[in-house]
This record gives sequence, structure tokens and C-alpha cells, in this order.
Amino acid sequence: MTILIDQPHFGVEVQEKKVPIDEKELSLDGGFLVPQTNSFGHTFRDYDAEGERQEGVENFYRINHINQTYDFVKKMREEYGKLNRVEMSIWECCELLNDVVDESDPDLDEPQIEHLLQTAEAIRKDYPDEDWLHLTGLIHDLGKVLNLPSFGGLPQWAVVGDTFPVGCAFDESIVHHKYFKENPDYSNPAFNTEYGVYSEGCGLDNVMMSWGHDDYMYLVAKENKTTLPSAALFIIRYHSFYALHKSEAYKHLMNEEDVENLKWLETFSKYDLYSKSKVRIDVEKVKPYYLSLIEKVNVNKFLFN
Ligand SMILES: O[C@H]1[C@H](O)[C@@H](O)[C@H](O)[C@@H](O)[C@H]1O
Ligand SMILES: [Fe+2]
Ligand SMILES: [Fe+2]
Repeated sequence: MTILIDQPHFGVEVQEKKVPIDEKELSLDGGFLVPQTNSFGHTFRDYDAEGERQEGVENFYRINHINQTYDFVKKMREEYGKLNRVEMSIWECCELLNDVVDESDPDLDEPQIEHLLQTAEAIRKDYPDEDWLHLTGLIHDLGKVLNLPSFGGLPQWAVVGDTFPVGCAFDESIVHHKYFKENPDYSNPAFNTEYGVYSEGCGLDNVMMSWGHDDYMYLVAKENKTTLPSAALFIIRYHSFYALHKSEAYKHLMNEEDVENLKWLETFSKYDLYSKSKVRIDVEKVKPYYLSLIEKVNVNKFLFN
């Protein structure tokens, strides 16, 4: 898919913002109350907690870990990098996510449009002036349309879930790591070392990530030459990369720009995760704001592959 984007004009460049040293505190200072439990009564991202979602989520990761190989990702990037299939507006695309429920998520079983708005609204409350971050919240998971027939109807294992680099060893901190043993790359000496095909400080941009909604949406935004700040593109591509932003793995592959952008991702990630709830957003009520935001930044049309 392709996004056709005229030059967005964000009020302030992200580089000019004062990046707080401790985002954890900032997030709390912003007034966001981190809930103790998710809607199923468990702590967030507890992949072992027994409950209605546990088995399906674990099965999802088994299939995901077996099939996400270096060659598979290469093929998907080539195929979906063509960006020549459908053209539609961002809002139309959001509405399509009414039909997608994420099977990898232990914390949410609502249609994905709810999650986009829950995330964006939570950020908006705490960062009213950061319109680029609201928009990033709105679009960060749009790539989940890959699951829909008109976008290739990819299986969930190739669309959702946490992401991780391919082409080097799978870090132990990745959820349900044990299932990588059945991935052919696991026993391939070209891919199963700490650096694999990469080198120290090569920059995450040069690292192939497991294929899914994140990399897809990143390609869409980048290929359409969006002028969203680089922090927004970073958030879109790595928001599911929990091994990095939560467990601090793979830092040896980062360059200086990655280090800067990671601060924004750490902030974003709290809103992405902890805004998940059964409390529905009134779509019609907030729609005018997001339409005006989309219009303001002139992000008009997506072309989808
Ligand atoms: O299950 C979820 C979901 O697929 C999200 O969209 C992704 O960003 C998370 O990393 C993942 O844990
Ligand atoms: Fe996501
Ligand atoms: Fe999300």
C-alpha cells in the first residue's frame, strides 16, 4: 500500500521538544493512570496467566515463531513494498479495522478501531499539543488491514504480535521463545549468532524485522515520503519490538538516531499498552477531531498494496 501524503505541517519539530530523562515519570506526571489489571483481571502482557485468551495467544506465537524467517520477511517486503493496490483515506482505513480482532493480544479482544482511538485519545489527554503523536497513535496499527481479504488476507501470524529481528539470534526475552526451535533460521549458522548478518551500531533501519503490521505501515509512510517526524516512523516500525523497548535486547544494533527516538517510543508504548480496555470510545464524537488532524497535516490518501 502507498500513502499519498502532501507535506504535513506539524506545529513543532520533534527535535525541538524537550525529551524528558525519565519517561516513566513523565507518563505519570502527564496524569495517565496506569491500570493494575487488564479487562480480563490479569496484569498486562502476562502470557502465562490462565484465562480465556491464553491458549489462543500461545498458539498464535507458536505459528508466528516457526514461520517468521529471514527469507519470508525478504519476500514480503518486496511484495508489499510495491504499494500499488488500493487508494483510500486514513479514516476509511481506520473504519476497516472494525473487522479485525487481534489474536495475539492477551489484553484486548475489541475491534482494532477501538484500540487506535483509545491509544490516540489517551495520548491527546496528556500531550494536547503534540498533534504528530496523536496522529501516530491513530495510525500505528493501521497495517493490521493486511489481515483483510482486499489486502492479501494474510494470516494473523504474519500481521500481528510482538516483532523481533530476523537474520540474527532470537533473544530469550521474546515472548514464548521456545517455539523458535522449530524455525529453520534457528539452526542456520549465518543467522543464529548475536550479530548474524548485522554489525555493531548498524542502525535498526538496516535490520529486517519479522513481518507484520508495523513494518508494513512503516513502508507505507516512508515510501509516500511522509514528513511525519522520524520519531513517528520509529514508533510505527518498532512499537511491537518489546525485546528492545521493554527488555533492552538488541541495543548493540542501534545507532545514535535510534537512541534518541527510543525515548519517544518508550513514552508511546505506555499509552499503546495501558489504554486497552473495554471502555468504548464514542467514534462519532471524536471523529471530527481526527478528521481535522488528518486534514491539518494533509495526510489525505493511502494507496494500498
Ligand atoms: O499483541 C500485540 C498486538 O499485535 C500489537 O499491535 C502489537 O503492537 C503488540 O506488540 C502485540 O503484543
Ligand atoms: Fe501494534
Ligand atoms: Fe497498538
